[in-house]
Amino acid sequence: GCDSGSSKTAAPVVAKVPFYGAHQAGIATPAPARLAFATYDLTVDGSPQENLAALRQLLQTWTAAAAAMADGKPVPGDSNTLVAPPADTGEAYGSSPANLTITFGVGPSLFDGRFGLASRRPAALADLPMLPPENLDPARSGGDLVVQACSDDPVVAFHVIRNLARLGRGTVVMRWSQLGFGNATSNGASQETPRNLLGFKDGTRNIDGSDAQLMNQHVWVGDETDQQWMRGGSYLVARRIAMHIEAWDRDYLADQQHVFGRFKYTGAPLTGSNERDTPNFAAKDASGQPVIPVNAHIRLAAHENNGGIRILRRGYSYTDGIISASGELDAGLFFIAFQKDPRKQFVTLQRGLGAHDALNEYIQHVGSGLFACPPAPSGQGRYWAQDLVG
Ligand SMILES: C=CC1=C(C)c2cc3[nH]c(cc4nc(cc5[nH]c(cc1n2)c(C)c5CCC(=O)O)C(CCC(=O)O)=C4C)c(C)c3C=C
Ligand SMILES: [Fe+2]
Repeated sequence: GCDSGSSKTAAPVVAKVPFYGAHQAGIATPAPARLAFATYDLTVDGSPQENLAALRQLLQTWTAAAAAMADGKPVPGDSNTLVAPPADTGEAYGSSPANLTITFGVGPSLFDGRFGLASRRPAALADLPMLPPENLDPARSGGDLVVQACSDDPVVAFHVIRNLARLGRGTVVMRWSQLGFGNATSNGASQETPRNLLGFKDGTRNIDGSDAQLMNQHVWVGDETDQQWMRGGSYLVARRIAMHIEAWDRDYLADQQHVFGRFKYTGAPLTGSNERDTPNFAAKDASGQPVIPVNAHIRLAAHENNGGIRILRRGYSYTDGIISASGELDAGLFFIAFQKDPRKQFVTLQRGLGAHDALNEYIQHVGSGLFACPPAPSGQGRYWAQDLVG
């Protein structure tokens, strides 16, 4: 992102995040306030050679459009005529990209027989195993392709997933989509930790995307991969996690704090007084009980208690009206995490959380996706996943 810098200079802020480079934007880059996320399925039904050619064509078209949008320009290729629809749908004309990032990935289903790519599937892109107590809706899960668009302007973010769907007509259909929102203050100069819809600071002990050493250790795929087209990429796990907001809102403050192992207002661990204090998992209270309960979310999720495992979390809050059967709010966390190997990282953490987390009384995983996000195209003329399909 780009900061306004000195308050004395009146130059307008053009908040652009570079599209080309070593890694895709939208992983290590600061998270803007809005998310538009969509997965797409290919609809091609030719031979593997024909289908692969159609996929290659789609990725070339999509990459050119995404690079333009990230640069604050409309979808290219307008014929400038009154007797055809404009190339761009128009709702983001004249808007700043507002830190727009567009992150692309491919799902396990792309490596079935349709494209002849079965031998190019990385071992880490294995379908996620069942992770009880999940209750996944197939209509909110999976997809051949994914696009994560993040921007501080919700119109700009939605504009991306809409225009990519439109450019892909005849080749792809949108499978499911998700809008998300976060605190407007978390990406600006103040860098406040955002809060989730349960009212707790969320991200305190997250991996800092600007810490290259931690990113290389936990997030970016390195030489260890069995598929070189993924070197410099990362694996995205998405989970739509519904929250039972009404039950939570009736729960006593002390219990809410025990569920996470943190104080609600300051975000400090129950063994500390400042948000960034390191939790002391060994500390006991006067009656000999652990101060951070054995089933507290941060105890179960902490790298200290998981053999050093860490993930980069980049989730957004969501709300979609009410659940008609119960009259409860349909709201929660659209959890997104990036990592080197989901089998070792997300799956290991979620197995432990699914079995023991005190938070399970108030949440349910209802949607899921796993995607391999390759490195970014290195420059103009290169396109997404070129080393896979090119
Ligand atoms: C499998 C990974 C995780 C899922 C799923 C998950 C769901 C989930 N988390 C919160 C709220 C908080 N999580 C916090 C910390 C935290 N969570 C995970 C992993 C998953 N969370 C990790 C690895 C960590 C860091 C643990 C540590 O090292 O201490 C926190 C505390 C603040 C922070 O560090 O970010 C909160 C709050 C919700 C509401 C939720 C599902 C709806
Ligand atoms: Fe968490």
